[in-house]
Amino acid sequence: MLEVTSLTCIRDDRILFSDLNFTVNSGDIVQIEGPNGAGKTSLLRLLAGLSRAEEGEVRWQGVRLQQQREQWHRDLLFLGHQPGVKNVLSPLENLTFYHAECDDEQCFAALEAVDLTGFEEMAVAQLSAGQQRRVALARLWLSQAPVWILDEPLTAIDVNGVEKLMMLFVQHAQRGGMVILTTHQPLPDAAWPLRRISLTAGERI
Ligand SMILES: Nc1ncnc2c1ncn2[C@@H]1O[C@H](COP(=O)(O)OP(=O)(O)OP(=O)(O)O)[C@@H](O)[C@H]1O
Repeated sequence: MLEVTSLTCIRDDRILFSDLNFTVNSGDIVQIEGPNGAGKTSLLRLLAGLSRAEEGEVRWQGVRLQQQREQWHRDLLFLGHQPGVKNVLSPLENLTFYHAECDDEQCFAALEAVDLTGFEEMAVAQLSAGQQRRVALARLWLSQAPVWILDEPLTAIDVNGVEKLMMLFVQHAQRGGMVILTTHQPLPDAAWPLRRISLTAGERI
């Protein structure tokens, strides 16, 4: 269980959110929603342990993130706003870099799942924006981490790609994983309840 207690985030003299409380359980798919600048990315970064809150805390399995960094990094897959892949490497080399535990066959299968068959060995820099995003998303097919925190994973992804991803999120939830994501796109109906957490525009202090 991921537990958020009394979380307050202030950026640039603005309270983005304060006294935020929620829990994310095994099997949950949670969408963080809100207008541009509401603090969605800031919240995801706090949940991932990449930044510190002004007040409040985030606990994973009852323990504060700061007290179990190694375990948390094993249990978390965080995909940020940018594709986060290495441009000079190929899709295959990127997956091998991030998932040394996986063999070539598994990496090829993950690239096939995101429709990158035929592009496996081309430099990422030469791929389209959506294809670059797909290289990052292929990591979801290889990851054993129970917690996926995904900042706008659907950006630049076409309709078929979005449906495939939703199916993968549902499978992950069915296996007991959890998915926390942001997106400005309306999500297609998935055969799984989607929870929404709304952030509103913050106030200036
Ligand atoms: N490190 C920082 N220093 C100063 N201001 C910051 C920092 N990080 C975020 N902000 C500000 O906090 C606000 C919220 O940013 P954030 O990226 O969390 O919003 P968002 O809801 O993800 O927006 P979008 O929908 O546009 O992606 C913005 O006004 C941003 O300028």
